[in-house]
Amino acid sequence: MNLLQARGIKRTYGALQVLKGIDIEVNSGEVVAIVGASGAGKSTLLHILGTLDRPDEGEVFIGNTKVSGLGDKELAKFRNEEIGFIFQFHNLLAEFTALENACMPGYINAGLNEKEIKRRGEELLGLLGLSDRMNHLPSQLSGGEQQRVAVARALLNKPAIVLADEPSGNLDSQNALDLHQLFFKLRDELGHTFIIVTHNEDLATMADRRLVMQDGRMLQ
Ligand SMILES: Nc1ncnc2c1ncn2[C@@H]1O[C@H](COP(=O)(O)OP(=O)(O)OP(=O)(O)O)[C@@H](O)[C@H]1O
Repeated sequence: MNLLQARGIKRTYGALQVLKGIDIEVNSGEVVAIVGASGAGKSTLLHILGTLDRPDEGEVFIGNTKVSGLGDKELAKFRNEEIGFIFQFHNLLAEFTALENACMPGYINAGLNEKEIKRRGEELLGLLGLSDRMNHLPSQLSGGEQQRVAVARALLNKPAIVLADEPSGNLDSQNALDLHQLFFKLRDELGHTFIIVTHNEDLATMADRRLVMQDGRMLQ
């Protein structure tokens, strides 16, 4: 089933045309990797797909929603509930525990009560191998553990799609491999859909599809 569809995406910064007409379709349950040289426009595209930025031209559909048709308030709600983000730097809040960090998106989701939020947070952290780290602060966790908390946070609202920008860019090779395997486990066990921008060729090779961007265009 077609979950995300973007057509004719163009984005210019000043005189620089960063995206020159991108088309992309992602099916539900797919893990898609986007690779390409630095400056090719990968992060810019991911931000547009994630509704963090608007294209100059083109349309993005997620599920049945045309995201350009949403106003700012509706868009913020849609983004919180339907899109999970994982970045290179996890941005966990230092004064909150792993569980509290993982639960954070739940507290701005009107459809969830406190008990359900906590239940989901504990379940996800358990699935990610962090059962015995739930009450630790980020500073008491390893880099790989911190990134897994960020993954739990991204999944808390059961988003339709998870977008990751260099998720393992800050991890050593073993932690990177563990994280990559987790993405596939989350797809297999929970049915999640991922679009992952990466320079890691091992991850790109493991993905269902490896899309290559070059100079603002998708090569295949
Ligand atoms: N907000 C902005 N204002 C001006 N230029 C920008 C902005 N964001 C990105 N760019 C430029 O757009 C181009 C593409 O950037 P982008 O971050 O999308 O590339 P990338 O393929 O993700 O690169 P990398 O692999 O290094 O992260 C670069 O030349 C960058 O300098």
